[in-house]
Amino acid sequence: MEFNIETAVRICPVGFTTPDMVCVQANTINNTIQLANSQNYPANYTFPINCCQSTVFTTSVAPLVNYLVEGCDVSVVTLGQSGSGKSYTLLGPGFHCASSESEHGVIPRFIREVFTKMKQYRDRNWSVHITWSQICGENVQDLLGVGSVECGNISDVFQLIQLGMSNIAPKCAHTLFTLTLEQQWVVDTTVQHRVSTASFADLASTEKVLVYDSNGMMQTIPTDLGIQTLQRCIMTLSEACQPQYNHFVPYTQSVLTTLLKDSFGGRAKTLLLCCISPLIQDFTETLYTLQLAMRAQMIKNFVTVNSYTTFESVQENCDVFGLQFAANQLFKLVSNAEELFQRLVANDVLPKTDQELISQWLMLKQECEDCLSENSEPHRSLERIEEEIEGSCESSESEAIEEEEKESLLDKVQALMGDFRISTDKLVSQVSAANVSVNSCTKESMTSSNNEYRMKGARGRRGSIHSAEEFHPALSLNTSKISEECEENEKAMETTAMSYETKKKILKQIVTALELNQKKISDLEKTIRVKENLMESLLRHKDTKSSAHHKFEQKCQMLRKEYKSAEVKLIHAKQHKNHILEAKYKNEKVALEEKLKDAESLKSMTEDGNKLLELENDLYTSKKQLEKLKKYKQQKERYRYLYERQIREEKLKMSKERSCDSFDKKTPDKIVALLNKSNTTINSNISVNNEELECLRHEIRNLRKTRDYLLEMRCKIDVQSQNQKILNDAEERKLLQYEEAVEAIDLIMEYKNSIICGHHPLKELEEQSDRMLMERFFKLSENEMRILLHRYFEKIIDLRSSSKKLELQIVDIENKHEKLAYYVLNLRHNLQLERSDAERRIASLQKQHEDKLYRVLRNLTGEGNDNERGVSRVIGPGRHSALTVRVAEASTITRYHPGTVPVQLQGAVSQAQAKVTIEKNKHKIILQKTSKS
Ligand SMILES: Nc1ncnc2c1ncn2[C@@H]1O[C@H](COP(=O)(O)OP(=O)(O)OP(=O)(O)O)[C@@H](O)[C@H]1O
Repeated sequence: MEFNIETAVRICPVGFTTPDMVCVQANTINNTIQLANSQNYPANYTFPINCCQSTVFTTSVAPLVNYLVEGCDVSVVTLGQSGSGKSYTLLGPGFHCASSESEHGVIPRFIREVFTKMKQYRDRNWSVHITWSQICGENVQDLLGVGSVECGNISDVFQLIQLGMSNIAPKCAHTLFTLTLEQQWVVDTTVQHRVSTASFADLASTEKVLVYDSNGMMQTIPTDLGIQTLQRCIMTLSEACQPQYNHFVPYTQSVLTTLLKDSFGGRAKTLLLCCISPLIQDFTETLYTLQLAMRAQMIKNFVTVNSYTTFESVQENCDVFGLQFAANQLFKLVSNAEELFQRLVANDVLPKTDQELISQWLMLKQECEDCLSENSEPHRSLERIEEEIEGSCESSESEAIEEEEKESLLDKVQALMGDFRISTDKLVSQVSAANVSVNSCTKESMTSSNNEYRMKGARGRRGSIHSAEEFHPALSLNTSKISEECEENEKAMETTAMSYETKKKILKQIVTALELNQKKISDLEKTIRVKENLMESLLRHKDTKSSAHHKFEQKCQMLRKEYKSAEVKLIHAKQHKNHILEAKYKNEKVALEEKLKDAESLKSMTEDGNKLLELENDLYTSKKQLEKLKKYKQQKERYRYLYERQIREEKLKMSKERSCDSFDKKTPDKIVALLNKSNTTINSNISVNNEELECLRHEIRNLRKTRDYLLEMRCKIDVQSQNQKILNDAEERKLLQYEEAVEAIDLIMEYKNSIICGHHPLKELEEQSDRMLMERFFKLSENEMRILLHRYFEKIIDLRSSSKKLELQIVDIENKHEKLAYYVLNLRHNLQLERSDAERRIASLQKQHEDKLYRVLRNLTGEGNDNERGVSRVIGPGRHSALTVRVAEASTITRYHPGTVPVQLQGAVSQAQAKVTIEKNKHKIILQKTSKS
C-alpha cells in the first residue's frame, strides 16, 4: 500500500497575548494553517491553541493502532522549535507527576489502545517489547539501560517511561521510543506470525544558525546535524515524487536519519506532528516547520504487512523422515539376522536350545510381517528419493551441455543479425533522408493547427486514449530482465513507428543497460586479473612444490622403514622381557608414528590436484563471459546511436513545426482543405447563391475567431499548469470544456464548408439515422434543443474527465512499475557485484596462501638437505623444546601472523642454513642462524 506521509499541525498555547502578537491561526474546517501574510498551509490535521491532548490523539494517532495490529510499522515524528510542545504532545507534562490521565500524551494513550486491542484477540499470542534511546550529536544512548524490555502489561510500560524520562538529556537530544508488537496464531496446520513496530521520535528543536554558503550568500541552517540531514532527506524524497526519481537520499549522513529511514520514504505509516508557536516573533521558525511539513506531505511510503507463516507439519515431516530412516535400518538388520540364523540352522552347528530360540525368533518375525500391510515397506521411499536425485543430476548435466551448444549457435545468429540490422538501418536512413527532402515543403504546409495544442499535452477527446505503442515500453518493463525488454523495444522500433516519448523512454533504458554493462565489464576484468595472478603464482610454484613432494615422499618411505624396524626391535625386546628396551622402542615407535603423520600431511600440502585445471577452466569461462558482455555493449551502443539520431531529428522537426505561420497554427488542416476545395468547386455550385455563400463565409470567419479565443483561454490554463501550479477540479473541467468546444466548432465549420461545396450533410444524416428519432429531434423547440445539447456537452466533459483520470492512473502505475523494475535491476546488479567481489577476495587469499606455502615449503625442503630429520629441530635448553612443524600449526601460522611469517621466512630462504622451529604453545616461528659449515 502506498501512502503519503500525513501531517498534523498543533499550535501551542503561549499565555497572555494580544491579537497583534499572534501570526498564526488553525482552520479546522478545511485543515489549513493561515499565516498573517495570508499564506495558507494545508495539513491532514490541524489543532488550534486550545486543543486538548485527547483530540490530538483520537484524530491523528489513534488510527495508527489498527495498522500496527495489522502488522504494519507505524511512526510518529514530532517537529518544531524549542518549547513548542513536542514532548508535551508525545508524553504529557512530566509524565510521572501528571495530575490526571487527561493530560497524558500520545505515547501512553497509544500503549493503552494497543493493550486493549490485544485483549480483543484472545486466540493470539502477543508480546510487547519497548526500547527508548536518545541521540546526542551522533551518539546513541539507551534511556532504559537494558536495551529491549518485554512488557506484560500497561503498568510495566508506564514504569519504563518514568525511568526513561529521568534519563533524558536536556535540550540537545532527539529521543526515539519504540514499541515492538509480535503476534502469533494458528490457522489449520500453519502458524501465522506478525511483527510490527511503532516508533515515536521526539526531535530536538529546529533552531538555526546563520552561515555563508559557497557563493558568499548568507543562509540559515538548523544547528542540529540530524535535523539538517532530515531536511535534506525530505527535500530529496519530495523531489523524487516528480518524474525524475533517481535521487540519492542522504540517510546515512546522520544517525537520526539512519534510524528514521523507514519513516521517510520507507515502509512505515508515518505521521509528522508539527508543533508551532503562534507568536509573531517566532514567525521564521513557524514558516520553516510548515514548509518542511508541506514537503513531507509529498513523500510516499510503501507500507507493508510484516508477516510470515511457519508450518507445524514441517517438524512432523522431519520426524517422519527420521523414523522412516530408522525403520529402514531396522529392516536391513532383521533381514541380515534372518539370513545368518538360517545359515546356522542349516549347518546344524548350534545346540538344540539355541535352535529353538532361533525358530521362535523366526516365527515372531513372520507374525510381524503378517501384521504389516503390503505397502508399508519403509525403505521404499528412501530408495526412491536417491534414484530421483541421481536421475536429476544426470539430466541437468546433459541439459547444461545442450544449453552451451545452443548459446554458441545463438551467438553466431545474433552477430549475423546485428550486421544485417546495420546495413538495413543505413539503407532506411538514406531513403528516409531522400523522402524528407522531397516532402518537407508539402508536409510543413499541411501541418495542422492542432499541433501546438497537442504539443502542450492536450490530445483532444479523440486522442485521449493512448496508442498501444505508447504504452508498450512501460507495460513490457518486466522486472526480470531489462535488457531483454530493451531488445524487444528495439525490435519493435524496426517494425512500428514509435512516438517521440516512447523512443526517449527506450533510449533511457538503453543508457541504463549500458551503464550497468560497463560496470559488469570492469568488474569482470578485475576478477580476471586476480585469477590470472593466482594462476601465475601456482605455475611459478609448481616446480618447488613437486620437488618438495618428492622429498616428502622419500621422507615418508624412510620413516615407514624406521617404524617397521622399531616394531621388530620392540617384539624382540618383549620376547627377551627386557623392559627398559621395550619402553624405549615403544616411545620410538610412537614418535615415529607422529613424524610419519606429519610428513604425510606435508606431502599432501604439496599436491595441487585439479586446482590448476579448475582455475584454467574458470578463467576461460570468465573470459568468454567478458567477450559476451563486450559484444552486448557494442550492440547497445549501436542502438543508442540510432535512437539518439532519430530523437534529434524528431526534435528538430517539432521545433520547425512550432514555428509555422499563424494561419496554419490556428486552422485545422481539414478545414483548410475543405476551404480550398470550396474555392475550386464554388463556380460549379448552383444550389447556393452568392449571398448565402457570403453569409456562410462570414459565419465561418466568426466561428474561427471564437475558436481562436477558446484556444487562447485553454493555453492560458496550460501555461499555469506548466508553471507548477496544481490545477483545481474547476480549472481542470474548464480545460476540458475549452477542448470540447474547439472540437465542436471544428465540426460546425466542417458542416458549413460542406454546404459551400454543395453537399447536404443534414440530408445524409437523415438517411443514415433512425427516421423516428430524427422527426422527434426536428420537433424540439429551440430551447429544448439547447438544453439537450448542453446535457450532452456536460456528459462528454464527464466522460473525458474520467478518461483523463484513468490515463493519469495508468501513467502513475507505469511509473511505479518502472521504479520497481529499476530497483530490482539495481539489487540484482549489486548482488552480482558482491558475488564477484567475494570471488576476487577468495582468489587473492588463495594467492596469498600459495605464496606463503611456497616459502614454507622451500625453507623446509632446504633444511631437509641439511638435516636427515628434516622437519624437526631441537632448539636447545630452556623454554623451547623439540617440536615438529605440523600442518595444522603451519596453517595457523599463516592465519595468525600473516605479516611476520613470510618476511622472516624470506630471510631464512636466502640463507639456507637457517633453522625454523616453533615455540611451544605460542604459534610462533623462530629462526636461528647456523654457521655455514
Ligand atoms: N498544548 C499545551 N498545553 C499545555 N502546556 C503546554 C502545551 N504545549 C507545551 N506546553 C508546555 O510548554 C512547555 C514546553 O513544552 P515542551 O517541553 O513539550 O516543548 P518541546 O517542543 O519539547 O521543547 P524542546 O524542543 O526544547 O524540548 C512545557 O512546560 C509544556 O508543559
